[in-house]
Amino acid sequence: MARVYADVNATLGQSWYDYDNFRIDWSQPERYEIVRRVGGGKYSEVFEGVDMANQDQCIIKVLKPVAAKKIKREIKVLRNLTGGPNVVALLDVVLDSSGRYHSLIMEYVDNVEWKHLFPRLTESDIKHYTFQLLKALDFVHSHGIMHRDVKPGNVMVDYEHRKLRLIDWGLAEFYHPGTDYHIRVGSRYYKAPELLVGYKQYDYSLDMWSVGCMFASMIFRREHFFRGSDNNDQLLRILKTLGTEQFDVYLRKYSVHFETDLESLLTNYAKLSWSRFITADNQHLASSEATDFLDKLLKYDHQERLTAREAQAHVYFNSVRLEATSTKVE
Ligand SMILES: CN1CCn2c1nc1c(Br)c(Br)c(Br)c(Br)c12
Ligand code: NA
Repeated sequence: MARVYADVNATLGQSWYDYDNFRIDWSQPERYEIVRRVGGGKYSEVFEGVDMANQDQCIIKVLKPVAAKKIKREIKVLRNLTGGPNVVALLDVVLDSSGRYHSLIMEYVDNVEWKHLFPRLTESDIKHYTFQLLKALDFVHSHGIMHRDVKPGNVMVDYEHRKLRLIDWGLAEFYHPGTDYHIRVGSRYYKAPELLVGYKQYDYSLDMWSVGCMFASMIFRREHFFRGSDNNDQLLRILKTLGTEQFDVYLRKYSVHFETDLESLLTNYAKLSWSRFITADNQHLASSEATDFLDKLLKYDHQERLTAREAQAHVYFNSVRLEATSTKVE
C-alpha cells in the first residue's frame, strides 16, 4: 500500500481512471507537417513537426499499430496530466486517412541529449533540474498515476531555457491499492528492486528509485549509475552497492521468495559508503547533503524511499526552494 495518495483514484472516480470507456475525437492530419525524424522505438516513431495553424514547432509521436491497445491509456493519462508542472503537454490527437496510424501531437522541447548534458551540469543545474523533476512527479503521483519509465531518455531538458519536461506516458498506469502490476516495465538501468525480484504490488515509489539512479548519475558523473548487462546483473550491481543485509530484511518484510541459482546473487556484500564513488571530477557535486539525499532515495524498501513531496523538502534543495518561493512572492 502506498504511503501517500493511496486512495486518489477511488476519490477522483471512474471517469478519472477508466481509460477503456471514453471516446476519442481524432483530428485531421493535414494540420501537422513532419519536418524530421528525431527518434523512435518499439511502439512509436517520433518526429519534429510544424503546426500549420500557427507555425509552431511540435512533436509528432506516431504510434505503431502494435501499440494500438495502449493508446487509450496514454491519451487518458496525458489528458489528465496536461497542464501539470513539467509534464509534456498533449496538444492534439490525429488519425491518418487510412485509420491505421494514431499520432499524439505534443509541445516541442529543444532537448539536449543526456550523454552531452550530464557531464556539463553544475551543482546549481543538478539542484534545479532534479527539483523540477520532483515537482512533476509529485503532481503526477498526487493525481493517482505512476510513470513507470523514468529515465534520462524520458526527461527532456531545454538547457538554454532551463526547461524540463517529463515525456513518454506509454507505460504509465493508475495506482490502485492491492493491485498486482506487470514487472516487465521500465528500462533496465533504472528498474527498482521490486521489479527485479518480482514484487508486483508496487506503487508511486517505483519512480523515486529511478530518480535516485538519475541523481547518482549527475552527482557522480556516471552516464548510468547501475549499468547491468541483464536483469540479474542489474540486481547484482545494486546488491554490491547497497549491501545484502538490508536486501534480506526487505525480502523478509514483503515475503518475497526470490529464487536464483546464481552464486553471485547468493553471496553477501557489505553496503558501500557513498564516498567510494567520489572522484576528483565529481567531488564538487557529491556534497554530503547530496549523498544524504541520494541515500534516502536508493532504498530497497519502497516504503522507506522519500516521496516526491518529501524529497523537495530535503536540505539539499534549500537554495532552489527559496528561489522558487521568492519568484512566486513577486
Ligand atoms: C527521441 N527523441 C529526441 C527528442 N524527443 C524524442 N522523443 C521525444 C518525445 Br516522445 C517528446 Br513528447 C518530445 Br517533447 C521530445 Br523533444 C522528444
Ligand atoms: Na510522450
